[in-house]
Amino acid sequence: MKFNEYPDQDMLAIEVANEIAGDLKTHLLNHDTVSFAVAGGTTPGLIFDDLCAADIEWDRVHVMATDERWVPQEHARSNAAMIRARLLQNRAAAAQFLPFHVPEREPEEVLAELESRVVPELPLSVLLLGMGEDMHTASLFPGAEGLLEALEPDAPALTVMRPSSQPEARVSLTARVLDGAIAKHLVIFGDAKRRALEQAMTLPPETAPVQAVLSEASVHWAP
Ligand SMILES: O=C1O[C@H](COP(=O)(O)O)[C@@H](O)[C@H](O)[C@H]1O
Repeated sequence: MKFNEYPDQDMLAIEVANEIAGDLKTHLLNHDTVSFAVAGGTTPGLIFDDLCAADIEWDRVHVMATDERWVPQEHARSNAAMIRARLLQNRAAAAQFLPFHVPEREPEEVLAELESRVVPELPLSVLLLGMGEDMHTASLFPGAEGLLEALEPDAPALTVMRPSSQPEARVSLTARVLDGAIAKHLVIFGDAKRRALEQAMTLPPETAPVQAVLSEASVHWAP
């Protein structure tokens, strides 16, 4: 794991957007398409604002969320809504997006269908992860039912999580899919998350799920 520290969030966003644009372009030199999995939540928005203007062949980029909250795409908590509003803009509007939420269905009912769309995109070419102060990443939450299975090396690519701390069900890429990404970035803001990450490195993945996906990752931190 390589730790990169920036003076502020804007500087971090510029640098990480540049790095990711480089990762995507490099992959496209030798492949027809590139798979790009991105965190939801609040952290990646600033990076997306810069990245969406990058001069990349976006029509060859396949974007998916690392995880989705099981709410309609027009809902304020939808990760897809944030990704559409902040990343799939400008030049990046040409990218292909794989949404996870299916209206009026339970996640378990459509999991196999969703997974069949994710598997051809593996291994992920580029991954941008976030992390909560509780050391969850994607929707791999400490203590959630099904977490241990989602951390297994032979787990399916996608899983349903129903963390008791969260107001909705989730679908999430599993640890082996996240950890298997070719280029991997974790972005965290603020002292509390920095401390949480330091603590995570001393804990088992079932307590600190982020720990399971950080091999050879670049971690980017700003206050
Ligand atoms: O619920 C989620 O949380 C994490 C962290 O979110 P943030 O708002 O603290 O950046 C996020 O990475 C994940 O995709 C999201 O579903």
